[in-house]
Amino acid sequence: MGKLVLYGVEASPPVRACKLTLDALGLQYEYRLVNLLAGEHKTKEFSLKNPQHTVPVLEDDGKFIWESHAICAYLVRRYAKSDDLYPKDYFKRALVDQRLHFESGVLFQGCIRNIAIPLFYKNITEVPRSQIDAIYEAYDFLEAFIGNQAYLCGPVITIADYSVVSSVSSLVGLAAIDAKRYPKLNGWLDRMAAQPNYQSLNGNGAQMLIDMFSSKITKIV
Ligand SMILES: N[C@@H](CCC(=O)N[C@@H](CS)C(=O)NCC(=O)O)C(=O)O
Repeated sequence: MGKLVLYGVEASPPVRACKLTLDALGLQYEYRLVNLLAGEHKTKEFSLKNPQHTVPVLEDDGKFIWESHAICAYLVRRYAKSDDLYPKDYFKRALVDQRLHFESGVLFQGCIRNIAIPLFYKNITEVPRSQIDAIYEAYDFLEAFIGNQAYLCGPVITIADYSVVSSVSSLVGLAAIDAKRYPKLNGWLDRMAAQPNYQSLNGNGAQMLIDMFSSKITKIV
Protein backbone atom coordinates (compact mmCIF):
# COMPACT_ATOMS: atom_id res chain seq x y z
CA MET A 1 0.00 0.00 0.00
CA GLY A 2 1.28 3.46 -0.96
CA LYS A 3 1.36 6.51 1.24
CA LEU A 4 -1.97 8.30 1.71
CA VAL A 5 -2.19 12.05 2.29
CA LEU A 6 -5.44 13.98 2.83
CA TYR A 7 -5.34 17.72 2.15
CA GLY A 8 -8.06 19.73 3.83
CA VAL A 9 -9.40 21.87 6.62
CA GLU A 10 -11.56 20.82 9.61
CA ALA A 11 -14.55 23.05 8.90
CA SER A 12 -15.01 21.62 5.38
CA PRO A 13 -17.85 19.05 5.21
CA PRO A 14 -16.40 17.04 2.30
CA VAL A 15 -13.05 16.81 4.09
CA ARG A 16 -14.83 15.42 7.15
CA ALA A 17 -16.67 12.84 5.00
CA CYS A 18 -13.28 11.58 3.80
CA LYS A 19 -11.92 11.46 7.35
CA LEU A 20 -14.90 9.36 8.49
CA THR A 21 -14.35 6.97 5.58
CA LEU A 22 -10.59 6.69 6.10
CA ASP A 23 -11.17 5.95 9.79
CA ALA A 24 -13.92 3.38 9.11
CA LEU A 25 -11.50 1.57 6.80
CA GLY A 26 -8.76 1.69 9.43
CA LEU A 27 -6.40 3.44 7.02
CA GLN A 28 -3.34 5.38 8.17
CA TYR A 29 -2.82 8.71 6.44
CA GLU A 30 -1.05 12.00 6.78
CA TYR A 31 -3.30 15.03 7.13
CA ARG A 32 -2.08 18.30 5.60
CA LEU A 33 -3.90 21.49 6.47
CA VAL A 34 -4.86 23.83 3.59
CA ASN A 35 -5.88 27.23 4.94
CA LEU A 36 -8.63 28.36 2.55
CA LEU A 37 -9.16 31.75 4.18
CA ALA A 38 -5.45 32.48 3.66
CA GLY A 39 -5.80 31.40 0.00
CA GLU A 40 -3.45 28.41 0.25
CA HIS A 41 -5.67 26.48 -2.18
CA LYS A 42 -5.07 29.10 -4.90
CA THR A 43 -1.30 28.63 -5.00
CA LYS A 44 0.40 27.18 -8.07
CA GLU A 45 1.63 24.26 -5.99
CA PHE A 46 -1.91 23.28 -4.93
CA SER A 47 -3.36 23.88 -8.44
CA LEU A 48 -0.96 21.27 -9.74
CA LYS A 49 -2.59 18.78 -7.37
CA ASN A 50 -6.15 19.98 -8.09
CA PRO A 51 -6.78 22.56 -10.83
CA GLN A 52 -10.29 23.06 -9.41
CA HIS A 53 -8.55 24.22 -6.18
CA THR A 54 -11.03 22.57 -3.81
CA VAL A 55 -10.44 20.47 -0.71
CA PRO A 56 -10.45 17.58 -0.02
CA VAL A 57 -7.68 16.18 -2.17
CA LEU A 58 -6.37 12.65 -1.62
CA GLU A 59 -2.85 11.74 -2.60
CA ASP A 60 -2.28 8.03 -3.02
CA ASP A 61 1.27 7.06 -3.82
CA GLY A 62 1.89 10.28 -5.75
CA LYS A 63 -1.46 10.28 -7.61
CA PHE A 64 -4.13 12.90 -6.83
CA ILE A 65 -7.92 12.55 -6.58
CA TRP A 66 -10.29 15.33 -5.59
CA GLU A 67 -14.04 15.51 -4.92
CA SER A 68 -15.03 13.82 -1.67
CA HIS A 69 -17.61 11.46 -3.21
CA ALA A 70 -15.06 10.18 -5.71
CA ILE A 71 -12.44 9.90 -2.96
CA CYS A 72 -14.69 7.90 -0.58
CA ALA A 73 -15.82 5.53 -3.35
CA TYR A 74 -12.20 5.06 -4.44
CA LEU A 75 -11.02 4.31 -0.90
CA VAL A 76 -13.63 1.57 -0.43
CA ARG A 77 -13.01 0.00 -3.84
CA ARG A 78 -9.26 0.13 -3.41
CA TYR A 79 -8.81 -0.76 0.26
CA ALA A 80 -11.96 -2.20 1.92
CA LYS A 81 -12.09 -5.83 2.93
CA SER A 82 -15.88 -5.91 2.45
CA ASP A 83 -18.11 -3.89 0.15
CA ASP A 84 -20.55 -2.87 2.92
CA LEU A 85 -19.62 0.81 2.74
CA TYR A 86 -20.09 0.96 -1.05
CA PRO A 87 -21.84 -2.21 -2.30
CA LYS A 88 -20.94 -3.90 -5.56
CA ASP A 89 -24.56 -4.95 -6.14
CA TYR A 90 -25.82 -2.64 -8.90
CA PHE A 91 -29.09 -1.65 -7.24
CA LYS A 92 -27.60 -1.14 -3.78
CA ARG A 93 -24.80 0.93 -5.27
CA ALA A 94 -27.29 3.04 -7.23
CA LEU A 95 -29.03 3.88 -3.96
CA VAL A 96 -25.74 4.97 -2.39
CA ASP A 97 -24.86 6.96 -5.51
CA GLN A 98 -28.23 8.72 -5.41
CA ARG A 99 -27.62 9.87 -1.82
CA LEU A 100 -24.05 10.91 -2.67
CA HIS A 101 -25.29 13.04 -5.56
CA PHE A 102 -27.99 14.46 -3.27
CA GLU A 103 -25.30 15.53 -0.83
CA SER A 104 -23.19 17.02 -3.59
CA GLY A 105 -25.91 18.93 -5.43
CA VAL A 106 -28.60 19.67 -2.87
CA LEU A 107 -27.01 19.71 0.61
CA PHE A 108 -23.53 20.98 -0.12
CA GLN A 109 -23.95 23.12 -3.24
CA GLY A 110 -27.62 24.05 -2.85
CA CYS A 111 -27.58 24.73 0.89
CA ILE A 112 -24.09 25.18 2.40
CA ARG A 113 -22.07 26.69 -0.44
CA ASN A 114 -24.84 29.05 -1.58
CA ILE A 115 -24.91 30.52 1.93
CA ALA A 116 -21.15 30.35 2.59
CA ILE A 117 -19.80 32.07 -0.54
CA PRO A 118 -21.59 35.44 -0.03
CA LEU A 119 -20.76 35.37 3.70
CA PHE A 120 -17.11 34.39 3.60
CA TYR A 121 -15.93 35.78 0.27
CA LYS A 122 -18.30 38.67 -0.57
CA ASN A 123 -18.91 40.15 2.88
CA ILE A 124 -22.69 39.91 2.49
CA THR A 125 -24.01 39.25 6.00
CA GLU A 126 -27.77 38.88 5.39
CA VAL A 127 -29.07 35.44 4.41
CA PRO A 128 -32.25 35.26 2.30
CA ARG A 129 -35.00 33.26 4.05
CA SER A 130 -35.44 31.24 0.85
CA GLN A 131 -32.02 29.72 1.50
CA ILE A 132 -33.10 28.58 4.98
CA ASP A 133 -36.34 27.21 3.47
CA ALA A 134 -34.19 25.21 1.03
CA ILE A 135 -32.50 23.49 3.99
CA TYR A 136 -35.86 22.43 5.43
CA GLU A 137 -36.91 21.12 2.03
CA ALA A 138 -33.73 19.03 1.97
CA TYR A 139 -34.54 17.73 5.48
CA ASP A 140 -38.00 16.68 4.18
CA PHE A 141 -36.29 14.60 1.50
CA LEU A 142 -33.87 13.03 3.98
CA GLU A 143 -36.74 12.15 6.32
CA ALA A 144 -38.33 10.25 3.41
CA PHE A 145 -35.03 8.60 2.34
CA ILE A 146 -34.42 7.23 5.85
CA GLY A 147 -37.96 5.94 6.38
CA ASN A 148 -37.77 2.97 8.75
CA GLN A 149 -34.13 2.19 8.01
CA ALA A 150 -31.32 2.67 10.52
CA TYR A 151 -29.12 4.34 7.91
CA LEU A 152 -29.64 6.20 4.67
CA CYS A 153 -29.47 3.15 2.40
CA GLY A 154 -30.59 0.35 4.71
CA PRO A 155 -29.54 -1.46 7.88
CA VAL A 156 -25.79 -0.87 7.43
CA ILE A 157 -23.79 2.32 7.25
CA THR A 158 -22.41 3.37 3.85
CA ILE A 159 -20.30 6.23 2.55
CA ALA A 160 -23.58 8.05 1.81
CA ASP A 161 -24.11 8.35 5.59
CA TYR A 162 -20.63 9.80 6.07
CA SER A 163 -21.15 12.25 3.23
CA VAL A 164 -24.62 13.40 4.29
CA VAL A 165 -23.76 13.70 7.99
CA SER A 166 -20.82 15.96 7.11
CA SER A 167 -23.18 18.63 5.80
CA VAL A 168 -26.28 18.01 7.95
CA SER A 169 -24.18 18.32 11.15
CA SER A 170 -23.30 21.89 10.10
CA LEU A 171 -26.67 22.77 8.57
CA VAL A 172 -28.29 22.26 12.01
CA GLY A 173 -26.62 25.54 13.00
CA LEU A 174 -28.65 27.33 10.32
CA ALA A 175 -31.86 25.28 10.48
CA ALA A 176 -32.47 23.33 13.68
CA ILE A 177 -33.90 19.81 13.35
CA ASP A 178 -37.15 19.55 15.29
CA ALA A 179 -37.41 15.94 16.52
CA LYS A 180 -41.22 16.03 16.21
CA ARG A 181 -41.17 17.16 12.60
CA TYR A 182 -38.13 15.07 11.64
CA PRO A 183 -38.12 11.98 13.93
CA LYS A 184 -36.28 9.76 11.42
CA LEU A 185 -33.64 12.34 10.58
CA ASN A 186 -33.15 13.16 14.24
CA GLY A 187 -32.75 9.47 15.17
CA TRP A 188 -30.31 8.93 12.29
CA LEU A 189 -28.22 11.93 13.38
CA ASP A 190 -28.03 10.49 16.91
CA ARG A 191 -26.91 7.11 15.49
CA MET A 192 -24.25 8.84 13.40
CA ALA A 193 -23.02 10.87 16.39
CA ALA A 194 -22.58 7.58 18.29
CA GLN A 195 -20.13 6.23 15.67
CA PRO A 196 -16.53 5.65 16.81
CA ASN A 197 -14.40 8.82 16.81
CA TYR A 198 -17.35 10.87 15.50
CA GLN A 199 -16.56 13.93 17.58
CA SER A 200 -12.93 14.26 16.55
CA LEU A 201 -13.53 13.31 12.90
CA ASN A 202 -16.70 15.29 12.25
CA GLY A 203 -18.34 16.87 15.30
CA ASN A 204 -15.64 19.41 16.11
CA GLY A 205 -15.26 20.56 12.50
CA ALA A 206 -19.03 20.77 12.06
CA GLN A 207 -19.18 23.09 15.08
CA MET A 208 -16.34 25.19 13.62
CA LEU A 209 -18.38 25.80 10.47
CA ILE A 210 -21.45 26.64 12.57
CA ASP A 211 -19.36 29.17 14.53
CA MET A 212 -18.05 30.67 11.27
CA PHE A 213 -21.63 31.09 10.03
CA SER A 214 -22.76 32.62 13.35
CA SER A 215 -19.86 35.09 13.39
CA LYS A 216 -20.88 36.45 9.95
CA ILE A 217 -24.68 36.29 9.77
CA THR A 218 -26.39 39.46 10.98
CA LYS A 219 -29.92 38.79 9.75
CA ILE A 220 -32.20 36.40 7.89
CA VAL A 221 -34.18 38.52 5.41
N1 LIG B 1 -18.22 18.60 -4.18
C1 LIG B 1 -16.90 18.88 -3.69
C2 LIG B 1 -16.91 20.22 -2.96
C3 LIG B 1 -15.53 20.69 -2.60
C4 LIG B 1 -15.52 22.12 -2.12
O1 LIG B 1 -16.20 23.00 -2.70
N2 LIG B 1 -14.75 22.39 -1.06
C5 LIG B 1 -14.65 23.73 -0.53
C6 LIG B 1 -14.41 23.70 0.96
S1 LIG B 1 -15.80 23.03 1.84
C7 LIG B 1 -13.46 24.43 -1.18
O2 LIG B 1 -12.43 23.83 -1.35
N3 LIG B 1 -13.62 25.72 -1.55
C8 LIG B 1 -12.58 26.49 -2.12
C9 LIG B 1 -12.82 26.82 -3.57
O3 LIG B 1 -13.83 26.40 -4.14
O4 LIG B 1 -11.97 27.53 -4.13
C10 LIG B 1 -16.42 17.75 -2.78
O5 LIG B 1 -17.30 17.01 -2.29
O6 LIG B 1 -15.22 17.56 -2.60
